[in-house]
Amino acid sequence: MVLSLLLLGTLGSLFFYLTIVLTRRYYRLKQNGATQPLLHKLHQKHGTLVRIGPDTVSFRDPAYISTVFSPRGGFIKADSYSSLRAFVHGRSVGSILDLQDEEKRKAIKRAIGTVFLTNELMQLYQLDFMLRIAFSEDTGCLRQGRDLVGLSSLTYQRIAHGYAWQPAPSLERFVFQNKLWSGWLSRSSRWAREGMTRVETRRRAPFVSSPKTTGRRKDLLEKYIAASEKHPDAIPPPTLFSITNSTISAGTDTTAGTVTVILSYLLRNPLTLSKLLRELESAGVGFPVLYAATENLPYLDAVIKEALRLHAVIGTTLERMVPPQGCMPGGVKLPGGTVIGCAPYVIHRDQEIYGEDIEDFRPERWLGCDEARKQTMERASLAWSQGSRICMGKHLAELEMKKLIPTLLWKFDLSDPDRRIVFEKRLLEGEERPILIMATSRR
Ligand code: HEM
Repeated sequence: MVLSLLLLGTLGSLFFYLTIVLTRRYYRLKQNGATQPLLHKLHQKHGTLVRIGPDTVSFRDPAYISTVFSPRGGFIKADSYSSLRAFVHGRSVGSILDLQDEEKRKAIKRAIGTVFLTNELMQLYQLDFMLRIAFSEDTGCLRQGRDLVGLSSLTYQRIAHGYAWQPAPSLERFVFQNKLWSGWLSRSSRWAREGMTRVETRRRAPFVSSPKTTGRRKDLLEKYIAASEKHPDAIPPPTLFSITNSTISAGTDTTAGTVTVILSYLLRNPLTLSKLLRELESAGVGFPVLYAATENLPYLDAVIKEALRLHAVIGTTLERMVPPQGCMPGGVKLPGGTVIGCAPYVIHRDQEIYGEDIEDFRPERWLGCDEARKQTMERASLAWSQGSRICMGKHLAELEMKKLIPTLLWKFDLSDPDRRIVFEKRLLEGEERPILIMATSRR
């Protein structure tokens, strides 16, 4: 009896899931692979509020961003984030990104302390790659030209899984995070197993700082383990396994993708490229590039902001749950429990905020405008999200980009007529994304 019920439940779930996936595929295909442009069109047609699910609303009102994303507004992360969770020993475990419980998230943040602060990472930065920063591993992926540790594909699978199931979080939990079968099998997701292996290996062979480093320099894994030992309530072992790998997931494709996007825009906009090169030259930026020299360069800042406006890394809607007392975006009463979200793709293309030429890559829009307009644009930007759930790695990512971009421009000639960009349609974002840029080495 129990078995037949289980079987029936599983078949029902599969059927339901297939329906959702096929419907999403249909709309993606209809929109030439893109869900976000479709949402953008819906907003253009119906205004600032569009109902996109039985209890889900997408908004495009910049004035409402501070309400929904405010640390004190009570809008917790929506259930849809739960499809990003890891499964450890048969238990569903949140990382940081998907945690709904604000107190737990704050406790983790307090426990890992200054791990993501630029100052802490300045010395570590020269190690260059996330794997080195996180695990002190010199895997040589770049030299070999492939992902030798498989983390990149694992990250892609995790995000693809999260996006695909975002509209049906309860179903996802029922199928993939169900204690009935997964708990009984004491299963752990591949994602969590990777984290466990890293933690266990490190415990067997504790971290030894290299002869070149000072004694206090530690990698992220070392800091996570120490934080977990010191604050076992905030970071119990399953959470430790989960956040270990999610650091790589949050920090790799995001920054790498943004740098590639920036380079491709520079290639296609020679005027922007020459302005940037002039700025770098007059700031005396040489090689190796020092962060101190590039930290406050207005044009470089504007180039990064403009690239993130057009290609925000998060290709989906940032969803939050309306608190019990309800809310009134644009005068419409939404009851507590409704999912309300704003998509970076949509808000970043609002002509009233960013001007009529929203599809053009024009870093100048961030410069030379009056302060009030600049603030409106900044407040509408969701590239790093806002409020208490703002990207924890923002400073690290900015630091990386502000060293890497000038370095690449110093090493390679992007104005070469033989330059090439290869684009690939990324299903996750539903957008074309540059994946390969070829330029001539000049040094
Ligand atoms: C260009 C690079 C990056 C961009 C554009 C970016 C963007 C974002 C955005 C939009 C969010 C919020 C997502 C949401 O609420 O759904 C986020 C969260 C997060 N990011 Fe980043 N990110 C970048 C790089 C990094 C790096 C390098 C790290 C760490 C090594 C990192 C760690 C995190 C973490 C831990 C969160 C979750 C914060 C929380 O929920 O409290 N990110 N990021």
